[in-house]
Amino acid sequence: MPAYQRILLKLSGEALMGDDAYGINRATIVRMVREVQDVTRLGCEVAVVIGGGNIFRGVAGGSVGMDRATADYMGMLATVMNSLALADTMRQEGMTARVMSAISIEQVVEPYVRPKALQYLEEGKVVIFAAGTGNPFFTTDTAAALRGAEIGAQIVLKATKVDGVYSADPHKDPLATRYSKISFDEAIGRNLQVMDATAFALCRDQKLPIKVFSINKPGALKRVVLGEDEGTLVHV
Ligand SMILES: Nc1ncnc2c1ncn2[C@@H]1O[C@H](COP(=O)(O)OP(=O)(O)O)[C@@H](O)[C@H]1O
Ligand SMILES: O=c1ccn([C@@H]2O[C@H](COP(=O)(O)OP(=O)(O)O)[C@@H](O)[C@H]2O)c(=O)[nH]1
Repeated sequence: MPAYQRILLKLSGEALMGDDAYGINRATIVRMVREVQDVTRLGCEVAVVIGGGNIFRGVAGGSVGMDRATADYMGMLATVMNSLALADTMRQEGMTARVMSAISIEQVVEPYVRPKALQYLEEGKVVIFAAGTGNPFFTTDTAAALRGAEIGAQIVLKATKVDGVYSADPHKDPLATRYSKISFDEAIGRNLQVMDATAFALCRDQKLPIKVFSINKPGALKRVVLGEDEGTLVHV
């Protein structure tokens, strides 16, 4: 029995690179999709927000000195590409996914319409929210918090490069220790950078818990959905 009936899964764009320098690594995206399929088989409704760092990193050199908002729109378009790749990989694996974009590019993907997204979820389809929030100066983590609240997800699952929230950035501080759970107030107060403060604040206000766990650990997503001890819970 899944511990959650409906989840919002935030997938790191950068994780899609696998060991490549940028772009989408085939084996990595297939592995991620199969992990999502495992939780849909438990009867859990899944909505996904994916980042764009893997593609944006490849063009970031060209964005130096660029207007911030313009660079952010490029980042949002990168998330659209990742969303299309993810949906197509899901199709190949026998799942049904729908991509909905926060910016209008109708010939490519349908626009985000909340009731339609809810309908897809009820039908057991995976909904992939593309283009973040549709606004510059935001992140896909904030898009995950926003869409998670909108669709009434019971939890936001942040699948990322680290296996939880640490007392400091574990990539920089070898002495950092991992929390098994931490309150929003503490995470924000300690300025922990694993998620941006806007995303934390939105989830705190909506009383929407977040679980941070490793995208690279096989079976971790399923363990999280089954309510097992995995990653870090950020709670009210
Ligand atoms: N206190 C912390 N606990 C865990 N990770 C942290 C912390 N502070 C900074 N980080 C960094 O945050 C990264 C995850 O956030 P982010 O770069 O937004 O990833 P994503 O690509 O999943 O959106 C981790 O790889 C880690 O290096
Ligand atoms: O609502 C949003 C979501 C994303 N972005 C842009 O899209 C990029 C890619 O998203 P993100 O960095 O969150 O992806 P990830 O770190 O997961 O790869 C961001 O850097 C922003 O430039 C944005 O402007 N508004």
